Amino acid sequence: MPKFIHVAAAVICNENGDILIARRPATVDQGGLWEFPGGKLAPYETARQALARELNEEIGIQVTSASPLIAINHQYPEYNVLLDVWRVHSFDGEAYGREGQAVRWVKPEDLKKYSFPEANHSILKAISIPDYYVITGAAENEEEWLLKLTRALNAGAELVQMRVPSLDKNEFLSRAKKALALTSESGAKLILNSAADLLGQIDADGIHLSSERLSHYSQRPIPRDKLLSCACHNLAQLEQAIALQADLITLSPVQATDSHPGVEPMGWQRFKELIEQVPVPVYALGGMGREDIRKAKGLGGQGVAGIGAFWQQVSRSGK
Ligand SMILES: Nc1nc2c([nH]c(=O)n2[C@@H]2O[C@H](COP(=O)(O)OP(=O)(O)OP(=O)(O)O)[C@@H](O)[C@H]2O)c(=O)[nH]1
Ligand SMILES: [Mg+2]
Repeated sequence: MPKFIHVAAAVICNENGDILIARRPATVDQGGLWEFPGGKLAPYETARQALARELNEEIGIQVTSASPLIAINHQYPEYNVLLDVWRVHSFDGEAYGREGQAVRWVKPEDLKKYSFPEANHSILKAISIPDYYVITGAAENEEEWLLKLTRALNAGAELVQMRVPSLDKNEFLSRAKKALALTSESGAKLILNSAADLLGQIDADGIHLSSERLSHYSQRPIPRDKLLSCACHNLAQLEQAIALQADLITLSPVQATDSHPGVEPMGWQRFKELIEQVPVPVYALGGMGREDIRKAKGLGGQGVAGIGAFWQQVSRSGK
């Protein structure tokens, strides 16, 4: 049996939104690579306790507020690691390399310039996406749909799933091009709810596979630098999404929702149990509002997804 280690690590943000990374000494395992500060749990310690101790020992700060970000199981040749990654929202003290290691505050978009251990791939993906995932909803026609999208972007949407099941492939592609112009201009990411091969015709940020489509693929259908979003409703689909190397997942229905009347919601407790071992950011979907973001994150989710508040009814005159 390979050795197993349980590690708590921290994504620490300062008031500018920069993130702290540290360089592992050349002489240790994974030496020379950058990492998120943290370390192994001592016996009888919870991950949260280990986080507080390690951050004090390694970078001299005292954590005052943190919530789980993602848990990653990863197999290295010599050992298996469970990385319990937390987001640290506030702390006391000034961070410095207390063990002599280099530390650096980095803009989230610059993290890709640094080399991290292999297991960190999912952490970097989780940091690059927001806590609210907007799914486009109903509109009378294309003009109104684009107006609603513009409003959602103006209201701060950063990740948008284009879902318009009524359009055929050509209509969808033509509208997606207009949507991409709008999302690119506002710095948001556009994910297309369509078959994966559409990315060959438009340079959107990723593809969302419905749970039905998800079952038809046996390997990841899009390149690694694009976002693969998957819809899941149960454990088997979560496993399938992980096998396809999904970058984000929507898990639904967490609460009762008007769009799927009569479908039994799983509830928050089941949501938590299902995502505990999922090494991919998971958004709660189904009856969600912005007020649920905190709850979802507190349970280890990435945030919430929905049509909801971002896709308000607007009249054609724009009022
Ligand atoms: N802290 C941290 N560990 C990581 C990251 N990514 C990653 O794969 N790991 C793995 O988790 C292990 C954590 O070990 P560590 O060296 O930080 O443990 P530690 O602070 O308790 O050090 P010690 O063994 O000297 O007491 C590393 O060997 C590495 O394999 C990361 O971003 N941060
Ligand atoms: Mg450490």
